[in-house]
Formats: sequence, structure tokens, C-alpha cells
Amino acid sequence: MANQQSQQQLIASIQQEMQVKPEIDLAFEVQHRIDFIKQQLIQSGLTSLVLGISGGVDSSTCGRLCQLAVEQLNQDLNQKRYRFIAVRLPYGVQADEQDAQRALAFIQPDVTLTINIQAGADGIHNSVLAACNAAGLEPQPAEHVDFTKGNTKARMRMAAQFQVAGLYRGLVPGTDHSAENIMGFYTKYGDGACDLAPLFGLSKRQVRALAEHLGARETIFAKVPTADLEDGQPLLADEVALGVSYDQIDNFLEGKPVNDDALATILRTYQRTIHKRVAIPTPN
Ligand SMILES: Nc1ncnc2c1ncn2[C@@H]1O[C@H](COP(=O)(O)OP(=O)(O)OC[C@H]2O[C@@H]([n+]3cccc(C(=O)O)c3)[C@H](O)[C@@H]2O)[C@@H](O)[C@H]1O
Ligand SMILES: Nc1ncnc2c1ncn2[C@@H]1O[C@H](COP(=O)(O)OP(=O)(O)OP(=O)(O)O)[C@@H](O)[C@H]1O
Ligand SMILES: [Mg+2]
Repeated sequence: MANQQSQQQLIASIQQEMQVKPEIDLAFEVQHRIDFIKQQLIQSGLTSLVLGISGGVDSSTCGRLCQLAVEQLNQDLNQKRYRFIAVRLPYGVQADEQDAQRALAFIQPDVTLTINIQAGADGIHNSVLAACNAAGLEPQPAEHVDFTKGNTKARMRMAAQFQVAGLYRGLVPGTDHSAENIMGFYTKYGDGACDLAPLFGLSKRQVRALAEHLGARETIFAKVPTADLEDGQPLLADEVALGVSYDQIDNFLEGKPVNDDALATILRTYQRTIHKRVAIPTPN
């Protein structure tokens, strides 16, 4: 009984932290998030937004919101002061490149850059392995090596976006929403590193609904989510990696019924990833 009560309290506190509304007004959410982006840009004194566009629904939605934000700012000022820089960041040739091109066509960014992260990611990855080997550290299983290399790819994308932002007086938005945030399903200081997170407070299905409302085609708003980080498992679906469906995660966030297995996975994963959501620990 006491256990049940403490689990209910834990669920309620996570739901409160994630800030997802059970129902949303799409037009309101779109303008609210555009206003947030505009305000962050004005407050920073910077003039660009720089975001990686993968072809997935999260960056498509966030990218379109960014483009609309700079257009509104420029219109208000009656001059072209602000711009959105979309960045394609393939590792070599991306298997779903066509989706990325469709995303760019939907976003209509002011500027598009393509930066191949393969040389950078391979370079640091191979140097790390060589140094560990030279020091006599024990070799790790191939799958584990590939998994950690995947996080290096995400951090290489982060480095590229922040360098563009540094060069062109920009902010780097992140695409993390509450369904990823609750699961800590992002690379710490990789795609988790950003200056603002315009999609926070939305479940995955709400992000899809925003994309559809913004005029995205079904190929974009219904695309199967993938981090696509591992060499050995290209286009691995998030839901396979997570061991739970976004439908169940969204139900949890929106206060709707969730099955017992999904609930256990969500609570366990939330607790395992607390370190990603808190401030960096420091001694007192
Ligand atoms: N308890 C603890 N307290 C403080 N720090 C702790 C910690 N446990 C790990 N850490 C630190 O965190 C590191 C592990 O975190 P991290 O490097 O993020 O690695 P990790 O969480 O193990 O992996 C990232 C996961 O996010 C997924 N991902 C990444 C990027 C994008 C997307 C996407 O949806 O597109 C998904 C990826 O597929 C993978 O499943 C450890 O190496 C350690 O430095
Ligand atoms: N190949 C890539 N090119 C450019 N940016 C990328 C690439 N892969 C990942 N990113 C960046 O990292 C972010 C995190 O990836 P994530 O997979 O969570 O989002 P997504 O691909 O936009 O949507 P989904 O989660 O539905 O696949 C992306 O939103 C994007 O900003
Ligand atoms: Mg993706």
C-alpha cells in the first residue's frame, strides 16, 4: 500500500517535471513556441539559429518553427537581420537522405550547409581506440564499441553546429521533447547540448501533430523515429532501442493508461538517466 502510494507520487512528480498537457491547441502551441524562439534570440543579441536537419520529424518541426521565427522577426523589423541556418550532418552517405531533402523542402531555410561528419567522427574514434590499446586497457565487445562510437557521432554533430553558431553569431536550438527527455534518449553533451529547447513539454505524438499542422507531408510527420547512430544497426528504430513504444511513453506523459511492462520500463529508464537532466554535481 505504502509502495503503491510512493509509486503514484513518483509518477505524478515525473509528469509534472515533463510539463505535457493531455490536450493541446495546435495553433496556440505553434505561435507560443515561435514567440519563445524569437524572445531567446532577441535576449541573446545574436542573429542566427543553427540546427541539424536529419529528415526526422523532430528536427523538421523544430527547423520550421525556427524559420518562421526569423521570418516574423525580420518582418517586424522590416529588414533581413535574422536568419536560420539548416545543417545537414551526414556520416558519409545517409541511408534516408531523401527524407532529409524532403525536410529541407518543407522547412525552406534561409541557408543550408552540408557538413560530412565522417572524417571527424572516425578520426577521434580511431585515436581513442589506439590510445586505449597502447595503454593496455582491455578491449571492449564490438557492439559496445560501435554504441559508444554512435555517441561520438552525435557529439561531432554538436561540435559542428556550435562552430557554425560561433562563426555566424548564432544560437543552437535542440530538438529534445518530453518523450525523449523522460527516457534520457539523447547523447549527453551531444544532441542533448543546446541553447534552447523549443519542443520541450510536448509528447512525440504532439510533435507529429505540430508538424502536420505546419503543413508537413505524411512522409515527415509519420516517419519512424531513428537515432541512426550505430554502424552495425543502420536506421535502428528508437522504439526497438528503447524497449517501449512512443504511444506508451506519450500515454504516460499525457496521464493516459499505460500497460504494466511499459510503466516499469519508463520508471526504470527515467531513474537511470536522472544524471542527464540535473545540474552538474559540485562539492558543497
Ligand atoms: N549515474 C551517473 N551519474 C553521472 N553521470 C553518468 C551516470 N551514468 C552515466 N553517466 C555519464 O553519462 C555517459 C553516458 O551517457 P551518454 O553518453 O549519453 O550515453 P548513453 O545514455 O549510454 O547512450 C545514449 C542513448 O541515447 C540514444 N540517442 C543518442 C543520440 C540521439 C538519439 C536520437 O533519438 O536521435 C538517441 C542512443 O541511441 C543511446 O541509446 C557516461 O559515459 C557517463 O559519462
Ligand atoms: N544525419 C543528421 N543530420 C543532421 N542533423 C542530425 C542528423 N542526425 C541527428 N541530427 C540532429 O540530432 C537531433 C536528434 O536526433 P533525433 O533522431 O532525436 O531527431 P530527429 O531525427 O529529428 O527525429 P526522430 O527522433 O523522429 O528521428 C536531430 O533532431 C538533429 O538536429
Ligand atoms: Mg532521427
